[in-house]
Amino acid sequence: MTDASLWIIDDDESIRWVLEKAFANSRYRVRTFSDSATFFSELEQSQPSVVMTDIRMPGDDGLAVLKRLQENYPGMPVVVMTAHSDLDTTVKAFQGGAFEYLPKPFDIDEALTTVDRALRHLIENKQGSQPAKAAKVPEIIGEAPAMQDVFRAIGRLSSSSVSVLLTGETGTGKELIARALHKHSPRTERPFIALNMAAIPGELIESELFGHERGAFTGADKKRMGRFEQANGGTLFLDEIGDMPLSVQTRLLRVLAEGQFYPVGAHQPIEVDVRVIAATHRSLEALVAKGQFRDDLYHRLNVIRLKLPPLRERKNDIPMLVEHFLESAANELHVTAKKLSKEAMAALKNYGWPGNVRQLENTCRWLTVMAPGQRVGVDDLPEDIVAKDDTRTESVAAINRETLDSWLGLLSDELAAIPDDNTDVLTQYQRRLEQIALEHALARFDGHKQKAALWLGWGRNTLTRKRKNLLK
Ligand SMILES: Nc1ncnc2c1ncn2[C@@H]1O[C@H](COP(=O)(O)OP(=O)(O)OP(=O)(O)O)[C@@H](O)[C@H]1O
Repeated sequence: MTDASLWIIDDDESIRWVLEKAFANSRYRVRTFSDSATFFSELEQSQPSVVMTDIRMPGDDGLAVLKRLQENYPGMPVVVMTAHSDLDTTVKAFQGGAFEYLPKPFDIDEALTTVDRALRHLIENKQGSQPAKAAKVPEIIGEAPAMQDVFRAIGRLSSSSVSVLLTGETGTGKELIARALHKHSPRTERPFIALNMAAIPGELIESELFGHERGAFTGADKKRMGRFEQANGGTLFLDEIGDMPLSVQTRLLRVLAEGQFYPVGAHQPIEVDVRVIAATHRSLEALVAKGQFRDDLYHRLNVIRLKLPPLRERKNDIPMLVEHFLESAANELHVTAKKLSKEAMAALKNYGWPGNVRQLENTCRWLTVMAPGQRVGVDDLPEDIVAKDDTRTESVAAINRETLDSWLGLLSDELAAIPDDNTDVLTQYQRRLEQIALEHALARFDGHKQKAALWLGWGRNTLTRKRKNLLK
């Protein structure tokens, strides 16, 4: 979609300025308005794809804008921005039909992804009225073995409706894979609905998922259909499932078991047939151990588990991804795609990509707009990517340290959750550690036991014995 437009209403000039800058190298044509009156008069001439509005403004406030848009342009997604503490306004904004609520101060990436989601939602809704065949999953790139495993799994699962749990760091493509699973499933003609638990205030998740009756709680002045019902016959993608409040987990479990639920305040159950695909970047096992995630729900969701590797573990995919993203950014902007010099490509491969594929995609957009020539050299790359030569190794080391720290952090969280009366902690962990190391070593050396034993620091007999004990 090359002609997406975003209109922003905010009386605060600095916010308008920041947002204009933030969206400058995105796919959106941005217009800003300091009040709703000018916005509405322009709206008679042409309509934007997505609207972002502040709540507190002189004249018509954001909620009034929302109401008027809902009445006159019901499909237009509206992102409402307001101060975080204002729960009341949040509830009202959602009930008024806001697509999303962006608590101020928000970071720019959050604003970008929210507007992207709003646009996607718009496209999906449009597709809802046409045959859903048009649902487009962008090309998924990945030659790394771990990605090939994921592709194979999509193929294998294509005739089934089992639950899938996608794990992986932020930006590794979990939503993309969820869409692909849906597209290649018998449900492809039915809706795909995505919901991010981390993006919705906890109090609103229940009504968002299950809907509510009119008058179900203060402020519920309209009946509202939940995402479960919207996804009926299709797929519901629950992103950041680890952030789902326990009370909602209980309800979700019941829907999965019984295939029906009661909207908030309703007396009649609604029957649904929904495939759930969940995603998380946190360790659900650790959350279960800490009592923050229901064990039974975990097992229900964890039927098939697909792990998306971080980009730094599949560096050889970087050139293909770069070419793909430079190409699509160029198409969006109607310019010729740029090419990277060998050195620039090497620098990109050398970088740790904490934001994974999403960060690489944004970098390619940035380069398309900002790099002066057709051929992008090392000097044209954003500064944080090209650490100067002497610090580059340091930055890679820092990333490894970060991964190790976060791994040790998770381990220590997990340990903290083990009750005092346990007497066998080390044995259990040692066993698991050895299991993982052994599986890894055998895979690494294609099952060659001598090499695996040497690498692990075990004798061959020890390896054979451990293999018998640990891997059966
Ligand atoms: N293998 C891939 N090939 C092409 N594009 C990809 C690939 N993986 C991710 N992307 C792109 O990167 C961006 C981020 O992917 P996505 O939103 O699916 O990540 P995510 O893991 O769901 O992130 P988060 O955990 O932050 O929600 C998207 O624009 C997606 O299209």
